[in-house]
Amino acid sequence: MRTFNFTKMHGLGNNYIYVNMLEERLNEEQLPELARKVSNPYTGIGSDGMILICPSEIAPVKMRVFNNDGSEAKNCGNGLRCVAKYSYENGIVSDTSFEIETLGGLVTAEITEVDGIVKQVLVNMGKPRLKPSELPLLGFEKEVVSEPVVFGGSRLDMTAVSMGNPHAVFFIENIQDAPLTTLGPVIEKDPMFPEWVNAEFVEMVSEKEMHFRVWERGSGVTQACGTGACAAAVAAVLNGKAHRGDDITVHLAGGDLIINWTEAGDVLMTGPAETICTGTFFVND
Ligand SMILES: N[C@@H](CCC[C@H](N)C(=O)O)C(=O)O
Repeated sequence: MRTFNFTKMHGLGNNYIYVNMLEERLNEEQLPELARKVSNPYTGIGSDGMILICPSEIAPVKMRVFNNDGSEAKNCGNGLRCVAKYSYENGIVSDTSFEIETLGGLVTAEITEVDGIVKQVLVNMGKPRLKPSELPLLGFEKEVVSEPVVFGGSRLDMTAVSMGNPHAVFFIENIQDAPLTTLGPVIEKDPMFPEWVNAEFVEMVSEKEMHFRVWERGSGVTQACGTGACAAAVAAVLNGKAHRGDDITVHLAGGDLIINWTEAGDVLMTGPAETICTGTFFVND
């Protein structure tokens, strides 16, 4: 029987099975199925998906992300903080600041450690991409900021942001009313998003604070989404609800992230990363 070693980690409750591809060999064609298998809470380990920590030719390490439905995503904010923690604590990197390659581009991570244990990670996520073609999003030519769109019979004002992966952000009055499980899956697979989309609902508390809930593409409701929190902060600035250069506290179901869309144009994300357990997975074919 085939086996491989894994580490389960989470960023604010957004949990993935991490596999060190510098030590393990997994068959490329079987990755989507493996992601579904490990994620299954009854017959697998249980997770929001699977993340591979891979060798890179352009950075010390590369991250590949699979959602729990087996689809591959180009970026994952909570995953990046966990990959940074794993890489530092397992000697893949020795500097406290280093680059990570993603399918959505290169990012820089800066870790804060205490006695060799990484507590916080600041990731420079790069510049948000706002052209509809960059999500991709059909039917719009220019950037989409508070455009009225009908989903499942409900009219919502949508702001579209790519952080390497696609996000549709909606501002609502009360986060308790976020139509996560009703409209989330409808928005996710609307034909205007040929590669589907992550849907985020946001209640502004002040210009520097927001509540946030997410329906993730390929995984459904999760406790947190780092790229989604970045997209929400960018959307708040684009809608005149927050300011460039300010730290914005994003309250997610699993805890807080600090996001700053700097004057220079990059989006900075700061938050924790935690290890849950390690183990050996038995692949039952
Ligand atoms: N949880 C992630 C995002 C994971 C990928 C996403 N579901 C997608 O398909 O784009 C995060 O923390 O950013």
